[in-house]
Amino acid sequence: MIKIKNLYKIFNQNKKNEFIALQDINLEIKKEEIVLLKGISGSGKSTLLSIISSLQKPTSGDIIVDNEHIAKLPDLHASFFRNKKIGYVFQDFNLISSLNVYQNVMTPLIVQNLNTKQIEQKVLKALEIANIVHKKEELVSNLSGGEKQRVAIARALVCDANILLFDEPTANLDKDNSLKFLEALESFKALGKTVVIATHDSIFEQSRVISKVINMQNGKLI
Ligand SMILES: Nc1ncnc2c1ncn2[C@@H]1O[C@H](COP(=O)(O)OP(=O)(O)OP(=O)(O)O)[C@@H](O)[C@H]1O
Repeated sequence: MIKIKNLYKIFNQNKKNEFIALQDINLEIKKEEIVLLKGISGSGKSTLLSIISSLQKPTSGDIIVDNEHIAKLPDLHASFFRNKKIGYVFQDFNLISSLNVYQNVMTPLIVQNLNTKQIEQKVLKALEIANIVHKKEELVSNLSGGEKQRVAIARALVCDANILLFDEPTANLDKDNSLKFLEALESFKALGKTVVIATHDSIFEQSRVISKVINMQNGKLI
């Protein structure tokens, strides 16, 4: 469960260029819900996702993920929390193009104390779920946009995180690959994942698995 209470994010606070990106956000996302976070560009969706993932800290307010208060976690604890709980798929996928698919997917496992066999089992399982196992030895730079997204999904799944966050997952995809992403959502549902998708793509209206739509405007929920 993700609980957000009176959350604010103010950039450049008390400076001339102060900007309130998130304002008094109160929100609850239950376990296994698949939630759309909608709003035009600049409404604060990415900022909210990055705070949920503990990549950024809020200016004030509380955020509780599975009973853990993460707003003020020191950086090292925040990265352990992220590794264990959160799978984050960035809009531009953030893959390392000089590495192959397998190597990219195994990167989150490096900090875990696992042997080669355990790593292989986890990577292959994630590649299979994301439907990209057939490209495991290919360099990421040779993949199509849809394939890169599937690698990013596999990397998000490899630590078995229960919460998956997607930032504009269809922004770099054509129609066919966007529809394939809707199918992938059904498999996340079957796996019991909690999913938050920041988007302004109307294609998600076709999905049967969305349990809630949250609308944002100018940093506020509407
Ligand atoms: N580090 C920062 N410093 C100052 N302002 C920032 C910073 N990061 C984000 N902002 C501002 O906060 C607002 C919200 O940005 P955010 O990226 O969360 O929007 P978004 O809804 O995800 O937009 P998009 O759909 O274009 O990704 C924007 O006006 C942005 O310029």
